[in-house]
Amino acid sequence: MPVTYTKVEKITDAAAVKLAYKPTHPGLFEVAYAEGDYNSKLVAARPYAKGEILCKVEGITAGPKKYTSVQVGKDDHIELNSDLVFMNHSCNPTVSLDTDTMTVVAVVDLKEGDNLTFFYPSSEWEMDQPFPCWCGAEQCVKNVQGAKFLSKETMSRYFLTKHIQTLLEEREAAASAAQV
Ligand SMILES: C[S@@+](CC[C@H](N)C(=O)[O-])C[C@H]1O[C@@H](n2cnc3c(N)ncnc32)[C@H](O)[C@@H]1O
Repeated sequence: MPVTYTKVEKITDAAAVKLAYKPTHPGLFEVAYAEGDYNSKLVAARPYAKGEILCKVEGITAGPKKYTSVQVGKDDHIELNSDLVFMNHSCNPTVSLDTDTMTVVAVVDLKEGDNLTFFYPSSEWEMDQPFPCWCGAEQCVKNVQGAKFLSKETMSRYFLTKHIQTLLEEREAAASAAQV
């Protein structure tokens, strides 16, 4: 599906933004705009079963590491160029963003209106713009900075992209070598 998308940078009038809003994936998910910095979110526009693919990730472009980018390799980052950029992080996520298959997959059963969130360190090694997490999950990591800053035990609870698995393995190997 071709994606037509214009990112709204700062929202000072959510009602006006909603009036002008054209979803990039109508019928699948949509942005719930909220005023203020980074307060908006992406919500399901229909139910999904656990394991179901919400969409293929299309229309991406390569770019520098930014708060909107997604890491797809050790040194490679992309922009999503769609409403998917509004997916927030959660330590108890509802979807995975699989950059190996370029799909968004439900990791729990979802109802219409449910918040679509993924675990940012599943793709990000060292984030450009770390933040204190508001997700409130029981096992919240509190500071979302990237996989580099989390233990392998914490990371083992989540879906991980191949580049993050590799980077974690390299970190463990380096730590073992340093102990010898
Ligand atoms: C790509 S944006 C996601 C959409 C963002 N909520 C917005 O309204 O533009 C990523 C930014 O959203 C915020 N964010 C996402 N998930 C968060 C969370 N669980 N806790 C706190 N801030 C979060 C952070 O500021 C992060 O840098």
